[in-house]
Amino acid sequence: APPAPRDGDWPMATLDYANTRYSPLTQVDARNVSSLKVEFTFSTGVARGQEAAPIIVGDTMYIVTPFPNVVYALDLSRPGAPTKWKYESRPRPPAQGVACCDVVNRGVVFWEGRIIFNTLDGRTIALDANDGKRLWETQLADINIGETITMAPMVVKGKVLVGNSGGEFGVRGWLVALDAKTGKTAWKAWSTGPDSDVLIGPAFKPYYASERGKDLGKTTWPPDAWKIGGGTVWGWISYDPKLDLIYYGTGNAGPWNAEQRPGDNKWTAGMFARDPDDGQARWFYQFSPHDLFDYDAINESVLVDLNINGQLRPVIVRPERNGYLYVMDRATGQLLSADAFVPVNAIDRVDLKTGRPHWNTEKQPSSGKVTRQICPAAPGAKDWNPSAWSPQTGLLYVPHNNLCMDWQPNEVNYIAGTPYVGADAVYYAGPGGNRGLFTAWDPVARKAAWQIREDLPVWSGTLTTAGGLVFYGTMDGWFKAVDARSGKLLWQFKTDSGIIGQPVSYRGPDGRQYIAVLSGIGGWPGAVVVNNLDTRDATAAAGWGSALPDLKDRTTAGGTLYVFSLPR
Ligand SMILES: O=C(O)c1cc(C(=O)O)c2c(n1)C(=O)C(=O)c1cc(C(=O)O)[nH]c1-2
Repeated sequence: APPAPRDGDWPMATLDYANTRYSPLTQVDARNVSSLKVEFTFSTGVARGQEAAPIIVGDTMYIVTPFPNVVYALDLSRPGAPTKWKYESRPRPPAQGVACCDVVNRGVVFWEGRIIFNTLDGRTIALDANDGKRLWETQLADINIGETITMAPMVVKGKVLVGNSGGEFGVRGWLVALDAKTGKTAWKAWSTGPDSDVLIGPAFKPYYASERGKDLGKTTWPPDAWKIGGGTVWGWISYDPKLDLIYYGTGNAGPWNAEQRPGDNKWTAGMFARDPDDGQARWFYQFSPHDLFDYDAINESVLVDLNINGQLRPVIVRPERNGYLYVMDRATGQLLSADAFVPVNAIDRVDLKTGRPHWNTEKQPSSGKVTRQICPAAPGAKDWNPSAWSPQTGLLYVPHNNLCMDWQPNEVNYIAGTPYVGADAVYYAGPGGNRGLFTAWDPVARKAAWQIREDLPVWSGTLTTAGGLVFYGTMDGWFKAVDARSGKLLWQFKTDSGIIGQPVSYRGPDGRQYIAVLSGIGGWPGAVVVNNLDTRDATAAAGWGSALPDLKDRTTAGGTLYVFSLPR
């Protein structure tokens, strides 16, 4: 059974299986949001990137810290929300050395009285939500070959879905389903390799011809390159109960130097639809075949039904790292539209007949040569930080980047457990000079309804509410509420550090609406702050030095939960 939370709970990072992040609560609205005040705060005790969504079920809020992945249960029924219990998962310290992009964790999930989460050193743990006692623990990833886990698990039909990280370490991606009651593995689907490993069988019917054929996870690679080819599964999962399909994306092909892996490099940088019971693939679509620029395809798939050319269709709306916003039929994987939502020159266009993107030959990288002004940059038009969908406005609210880059591939050798990257990159602001954007996208009209220019890349998640509001944060610590229809700024509050977390809303035990967000700079761009990198090196943090020379002056490390409400 689905978690069946109360209306007003927030039981998983995505809120719901459709990944809407749309709170039905209406107490806080456009007229009164300007009087929002801090109700309470809580220090996570860890001054690293805070990416987790606070999870709320009944009287309790659950949060997980970055490494060392401590889970806190806060009692919302008492003033100041004191700690009810805490669980120290004690991940092995060397895990920090093989995490590509800070030591982050994107959240726990609540399922039938359990709190389930992943640790940086590759374990999935289930706790009793009442007392924090451990129920089971399963070791999944191996830090010795560069695997970590940062994603928030999702539970579908009693199975915990967990994927690995490590695409920059020559890891081979996978998604695992664990029995939520016992922690035992039910199935494992690799992202590369022979069909039997990828769980491709007779039910696999991709829409486009280039995704059909035997063992493409092997034959679209040089011999053995698929074994170290990336395609990690560190982002978001969706589930459609009617079609009974899960959807998730695969990370970039490795190494970044694409000359070392001629071919489409399946099944990286694309998305799978699978049967949650046995993991068998139903379809796949590759957003960035033969990925040239670290265009992981792990972003959120938002499941909505839209009226397209007079027909109500079950679609996926998906703002992709490669700069295109895709609308796809989620039953078949057919593309309905694909439009650039930032200035893009790496890919000229997406052919809706073949499904193939046309890589711009002028931006074709080659070893030892610098190719300049490639848009979007490797962190993409949009990274992992999730959008929100409002059924009231029919708009997708997308927090994202406006970055271009210079890129030079270099030959790289694989040594297990060490970085396997093979390109030097330098990022900088795209056209207009602003590094960030917040876009309200209309997927039917296929254009932006409104857009906010932000100086810094927008690396926080998004919340939208039935009160007609949209919330997001900035890397210099502002937490903002804007009007869902116009984008007009209605309220903002300066937190103690940069915000890269996921805002949520819930109804407290007292019946009032609350808005919660974790503040604490970090993640990939924030590494320049939390690791105190010298930004005179343009390639610091794999290219962020040049893009964020000012970030250390504009924010400092932190780790604080903020909870807001209207005055009593
Ligand atoms: O390929 C991978 O396995 C992998 C993992 C992660 C991660 O686990 O955080 C990131 C990325 N790639 C990545 O490409 C990326 O841009 C990124 C940003 C962040 C972050 O937390 O800010 N993580 C990751």
